[in-house]
Amino acid sequence: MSPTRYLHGFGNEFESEALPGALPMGQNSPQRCPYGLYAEQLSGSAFTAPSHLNKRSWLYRIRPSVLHVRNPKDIEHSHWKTAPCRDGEAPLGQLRWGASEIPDDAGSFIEGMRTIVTAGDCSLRVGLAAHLYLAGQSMHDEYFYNADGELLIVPQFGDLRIFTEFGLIECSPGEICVVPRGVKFRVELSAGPSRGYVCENYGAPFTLPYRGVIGANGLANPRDFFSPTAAFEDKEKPCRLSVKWGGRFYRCDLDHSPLDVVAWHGNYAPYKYDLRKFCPVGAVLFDHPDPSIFTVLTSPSDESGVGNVDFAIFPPRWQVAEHTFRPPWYHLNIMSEFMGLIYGRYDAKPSGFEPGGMSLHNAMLPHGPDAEAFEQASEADLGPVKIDDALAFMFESRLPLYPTSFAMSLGTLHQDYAECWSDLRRNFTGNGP
Ligand SMILES: O=C(O)Cc1cc(O)ccc1O
Ligand SMILES: [Fe+2]
Repeated sequence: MSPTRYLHGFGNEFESEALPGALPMGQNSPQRCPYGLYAEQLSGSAFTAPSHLNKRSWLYRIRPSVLHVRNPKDIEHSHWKTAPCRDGEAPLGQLRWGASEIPDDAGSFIEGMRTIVTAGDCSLRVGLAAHLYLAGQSMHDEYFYNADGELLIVPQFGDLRIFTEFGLIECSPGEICVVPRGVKFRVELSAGPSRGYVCENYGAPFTLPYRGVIGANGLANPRDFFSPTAAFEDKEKPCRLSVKWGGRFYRCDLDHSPLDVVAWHGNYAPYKYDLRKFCPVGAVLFDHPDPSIFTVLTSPSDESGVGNVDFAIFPPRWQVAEHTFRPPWYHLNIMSEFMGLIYGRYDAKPSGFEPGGMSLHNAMLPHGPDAEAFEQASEADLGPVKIDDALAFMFESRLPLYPTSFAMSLGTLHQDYAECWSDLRRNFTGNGP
């Protein structure tokens, strides 16, 4: 099998054709398209959006999408929730979950979606949902698209082959994939049962953060983002397309595959990124910097500089700060923090936070290193130390994140999470007044 080919760059004006000459030259909408294809525009922004925010692609396909989205019938998805959703009675406090097992009877990537938190309002195009996926079956003649938001997929266990209208993306733990709103796809599990996290972003599409004084290079570099090359299925057999729209699910029965795009061009396309290519900057003399220095992607909100959701990672890096408590400080944050661990150990929680697990530190709820991490870091020898082979991430939002009833009923919920701080002793050495 030849290696999957990709187009390199972030948000470029790409073009790709699976058959020679399939892409019309010099215009988008010729009277007759090559090979008898239909031309279709997929708009990810308003036609009138300023040019740096304008996103659309032209798809040249065997049938137009009006023949895919036909006679939609209501279907249920009992575990994929949409904001606003307040079905979970969460007590006030920090929450943490261990890793969930993938059940033996787990369904597809779509069926296996389990919403953990929601924020904002999908109809207002504000907020997000964070999901866990527990998948056991490949999607062969089943397809899906989401009108409610884009999907940032963060595999934690198992490899995914994501067949999209734009072509194939292969995505393994350590990598991420973003499927834009409205893009049809199916997911095969190439290494068996799979688990991971998904951020469903209802707001502005993810983009690279401004680097400010860091300059023109570093963090996630644009050339390390890969979009697929055109590939199509010419499949005339019963298929099923499910659609998520306005928090509800619909099913369309088709007699062909909707992944029938033979050529495409434009700047609105799925992409993948290997998080191990992230080029971190950090404290080179003293103190612990704000974690925003590790932002990979941001979905901006209307509030200047404040993310609807930021996707940040805690990548392998050298720690060299002098006379410094090196793990995260104790803090309360107006932003809300949902975290996951892809592999390794997280320095603020060396034991309790396990790969595949999750934590939720909501707006203005205090958190920070557990007692074990505090003791270690207060005594540690401050030579250069490498945090190696560890990869945690955070979905951080300006909005409060509401856990679902499913999340609150998970057997993996740590009932005693807050106990991780109870051994923080009074160390005060001063005298009373
Ligand atoms: O709470 C956390 O573990 C995430 C986090 C990490 C960090 O280095 C600084 C602030 C922060 O919220
Ligand atoms: Fe935090």
